[in-house]
Amino acid sequence: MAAGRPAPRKMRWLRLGLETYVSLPLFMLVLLGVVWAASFHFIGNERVAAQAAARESVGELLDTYEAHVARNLNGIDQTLKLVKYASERKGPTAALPELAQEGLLPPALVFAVSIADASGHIVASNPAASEQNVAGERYFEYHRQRDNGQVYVSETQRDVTRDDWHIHFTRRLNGPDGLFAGVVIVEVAPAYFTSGYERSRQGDLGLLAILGTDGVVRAARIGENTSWGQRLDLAASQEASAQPRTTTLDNVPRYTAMRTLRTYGLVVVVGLAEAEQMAAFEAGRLTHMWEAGTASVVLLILIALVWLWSWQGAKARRRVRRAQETYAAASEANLDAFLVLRAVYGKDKRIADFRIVSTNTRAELMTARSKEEMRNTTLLQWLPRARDNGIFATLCRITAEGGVQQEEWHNDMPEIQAEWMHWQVVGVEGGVVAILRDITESKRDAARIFHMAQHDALTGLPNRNLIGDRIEQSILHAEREGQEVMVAFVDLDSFKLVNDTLGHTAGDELLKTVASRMVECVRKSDTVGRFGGDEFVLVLPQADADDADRAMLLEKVLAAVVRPVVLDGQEVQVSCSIGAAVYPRDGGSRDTLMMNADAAMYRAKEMGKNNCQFYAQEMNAALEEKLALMEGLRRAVDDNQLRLLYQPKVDLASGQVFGVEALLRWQHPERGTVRPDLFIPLAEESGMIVAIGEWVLREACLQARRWQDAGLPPISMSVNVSPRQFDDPHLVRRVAAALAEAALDAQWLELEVTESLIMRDVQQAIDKMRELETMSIALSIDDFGTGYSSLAALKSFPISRLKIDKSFVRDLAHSTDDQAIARAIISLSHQLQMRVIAEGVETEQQRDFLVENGCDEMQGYLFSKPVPPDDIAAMLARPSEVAGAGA
Ligand SMILES: Nc1nc2c(ncn2[C@@H]2O[C@H](COP(=O)(O)O[C@H]3[C@@H](O)[C@H](n4cnc5c(=O)[nH]c(N)nc54)O[C@@H]3COP(=O)(O)O)[C@@H](O)[C@H]2O)c(=O)[nH]1
Repeated sequence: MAAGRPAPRKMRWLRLGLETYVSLPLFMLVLLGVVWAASFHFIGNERVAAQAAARESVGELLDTYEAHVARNLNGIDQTLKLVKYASERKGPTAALPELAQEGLLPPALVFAVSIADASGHIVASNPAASEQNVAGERYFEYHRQRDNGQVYVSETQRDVTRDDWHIHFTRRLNGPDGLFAGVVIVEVAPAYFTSGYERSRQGDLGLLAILGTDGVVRAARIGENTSWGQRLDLAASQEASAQPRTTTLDNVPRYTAMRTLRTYGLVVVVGLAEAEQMAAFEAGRLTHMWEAGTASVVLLILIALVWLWSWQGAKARRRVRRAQETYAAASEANLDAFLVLRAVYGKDKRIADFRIVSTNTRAELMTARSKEEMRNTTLLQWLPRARDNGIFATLCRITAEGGVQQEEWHNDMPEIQAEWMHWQVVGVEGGVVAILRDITESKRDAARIFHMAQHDALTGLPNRNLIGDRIEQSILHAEREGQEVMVAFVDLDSFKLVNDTLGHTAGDELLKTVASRMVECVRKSDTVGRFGGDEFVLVLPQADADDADRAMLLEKVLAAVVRPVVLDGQEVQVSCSIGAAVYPRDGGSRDTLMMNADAAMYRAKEMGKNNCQFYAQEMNAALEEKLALMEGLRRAVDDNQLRLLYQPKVDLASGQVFGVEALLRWQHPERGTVRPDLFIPLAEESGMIVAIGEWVLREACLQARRWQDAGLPPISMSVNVSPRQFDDPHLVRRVAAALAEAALDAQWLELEVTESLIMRDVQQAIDKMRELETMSIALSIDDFGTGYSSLAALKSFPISRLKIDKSFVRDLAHSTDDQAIARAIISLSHQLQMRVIAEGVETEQQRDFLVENGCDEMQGYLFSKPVPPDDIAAMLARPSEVAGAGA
C-alpha cells in the first residue's frame, strides 16, 4: 500500500459512508435518538416537578390539618376544663345543668360530656345517658393514680351503653381535699377529626389521620372511609418522607407527613396518594411518549422512505455506472460503430445540431477520424449532407419522441466509408445513440445470392424462375397497354451429341456461345433465359409486331445459333428448333404460353429441326399423343405388350448367319405395332428404359437358350443398350442375372452401345466395359461415324466390333463421301484389331462395295428384315445359312 493512501478497506467504508442510502438513514436514526433523549429528559424534569409539588401539597395539607386538629382539641380541652371547674365548685350533678343553662356546653350532637365520681359511676351526662360505671376504663385508672393536669386521650373505643365508637378525652376531678374525685369525660366521634377531608384536595385516596404517640390510629380517613384502631409505624413515617410509601392502612403509596401535638400526645398524619398526585404528570408523560412514539414512527417511515429512495438512487447510479462500463467495453469490442450524440438546442428551442459525445474504435475505422476529432465536432459539421438526406430529421424525431429506429441505408455521405449501412438510432436522455454497421459485403452477398437464385450460373441468363416472372410481368404490362408478348422456346438440336462426344466442358462452352448470340439478336428490354439443359426461352414484349416480324426475328436467332463454333480446336455446328406462342392469341397465362411454345418447338423438331414454328391449336394434339404413349408404355411391360424381333447378321466372306440383333417392338392393344424410334426416346426420357432394357436382356438371353435347347447351332445375340441403361450402376449385375437365368454362356451375348454414349465420359465407359469384358461379354459400337470418337479413346475400349451407321451405307453406291467414310471405318477397325459390320445394307451394290473394301459383316433388308424367333430358328435349321460360332 502506498504511504498516505487510505487502505482499500477504509476507502470502501468511506465510500459506503458517503453513499446517501447509508448516511441519510444514519442521520435520521441519530435524530430519532435525540428526540427520545429530549423526551426522557423532559419527562424526568416533569416528574421531579410533580414530585416536588406533591411534597409541597403534603406539607401544606399537614399545616392545615394540624391547625384544624389543634383547634378541635383545644375546644375539647376547653370543655373539659370548664366542666372540671364547674364540677369542683358546684358538685358534679349541678355542674352540667348549670353549664348547659349558661350555654357553655358544646352541642350534644358533637360531644357527649359526662362526669364520673371517684367510684367510676357516671353521675351526670349531657346528653343524658343510661347508668354506667367507668372504673374499669384505662383513663379512669390513669387519673385516679396521678394528678398531673394532663388530658388523657383514649383509643377509639366502643361505648358500653351506646353502640358507638368514640375517643374519650378525660381530665381528673379533685375533691376539696385535693384527692381524686372522679373524671370529666368528653366523648368525640372519630370522624370529627377527619371531617376536614376535601376530595378536591386530597382526592379519592388522600389520608388524614390522627393517632396517639403509641402509634394507634384514633381516626383515619381515606376517601369516604373512616377507620381507627390500626397501628402505624411512626418511626418509618418520619423517615424518608420525601418518597412515597405505603402504610398498614392499605397498600397505596403516598407522600405522607406527620406532626406531633405534644400537649395531647397525639400525632397528625396526612398523605396524598402518589398515583393521584402524579396523575397529571403521568398523563403528560403518556402524551409525551405518544408524541415521541408518533414522531419516531414518522421518522422511521421517513428513514425507510429516505433509505429506499437513496438505495434506489444508489442502485440506479450503480446500474448507470455498470451500464456505462458495459457500454464502453461492449462498444469497444463491437464490430458496429457507436456514436453517442447529444442534442444542441438553438435560441428557438429547437435542435440545431448534435454534439458527438463519444465514439468507439470501430467508428474511427469507419470514418477515418480519431475519437478526439469526432468529439470536437458536431454532426452537421462532420456530415453536412445529413441535414438534407433525412438523417438529421430522424435524429431530431427520435430525440423528441424516444424509441428506436433502424433501417438499411445506401450511403451518400463520403465521410463514412461504407456503401451500405445498417443504422439503428436509440433515443436516450438528451440525445441519441447511433449504431452503424457496414453491411456492404452482406448486401453484395445478398445481391449475389438473389442474382444466383434468379440466374443461370453457366450463362448468366435469367433462369426458369425469373423467366416465369418476366413472362408474367410482360403479360401484365401488355394487358394494360393492349400489346402482345411472344414467348419462344429454343431447343438446340444436336447439343446432346456434342455434349456426349466432346464432353461437358465443350458442351458448356457451346451453351455460353449460343446464349450470347441469342442475346445479341434481341433488344435489351427483351429476355433471353436458360430454361434448363439446352433449352432457352425468349420473352419479347411487342408493341406492334406481326407474325412476319416475329418470324424474321426468329430466323435471325436460327441463323445466329447455326453459325459454327470452335470447341477444343474442332469446328462444331448445332442448329436449334424454335416454337413460339403469342399473348393473348395463344394463351393468357404464363403456363399456357410456355406449354404452347413448347408444343410448337416439338413441331419444329418434327419438321426436321433448324426451323421455327408458331403455335397452332392442333399441336397440342401431338403433345397429348406423346403423353398418351408414355402412359401406355408404363403398362406395356406388365401387360406383356413387348416382344422382340431378331435381325440376322451375315458374314460377308461366307454369306452365313453368325448372329442376330434383338430389336424391340411394342404390340399396342389399339395402335398395333409401335416402332422403337417412337417409344424408345420416351422410355429414355421417362427412365422406363431401365426396366424395359432389363426385360429385353432377359428375353434375348432366354431366346438364345431356347434356340440352343432346340438343337440349333449357337449364334451371337446382340442387345442394344441405351445411355440410361449404360449409366445404371446395376447394369453388370443385371446382365449376369439374365445370363444366369437363361443358363447362357456369356460368349453368345454382345452388347451394342452407340458411339455418342461411350464418348460422353470415356473413362467411365472404359471402366464399365472392362467389367463386362471380364465376364467374356462382347461389346460393339453402334452407329459408328455419327459421333466424335477420338482414336486414342477408341484404342482404350475393349471393343470387338464397329458398326458402320446405315446413313453412310444408304448412298454408298453414289456418294463418294460415304464411300470414303465407309473405307476409313473399315480400315480403322482392322487396324484396331476389330471386326466391322455395316448396317442397313439393302442392295447388291452396297454389299459388293463392302465386300470389295474388306468389310467383314453386314446386316440389312438385303438379307433379312427383323423377324420373329421362329423365322430365325427356321433360318438356323438350314445348315448352309449358318456361319458357325463367333464367325
Ligand atoms: N436401347 C434399345 N434400342 C433399341 C432396341 N430395339 C431397337 N432399338 C433401337 O431403336 C432404333 C430403331 O430400331 P428399329 O426400328 O428396330 O430399326 C432397326 C432395324 O429395323 C433397322 N434396319 C435394319 N436393316 C435395315 C435396312 O436395310 N434398311 C433400313 N432402312 N433399316 C434397317 O435399323 C435399326 C437397327 O439399328 P441399329 O440398332 O443401329 O442396328 C434403333 O436405333 C435401334 O437401335 C432395344 O431393345 N433397346
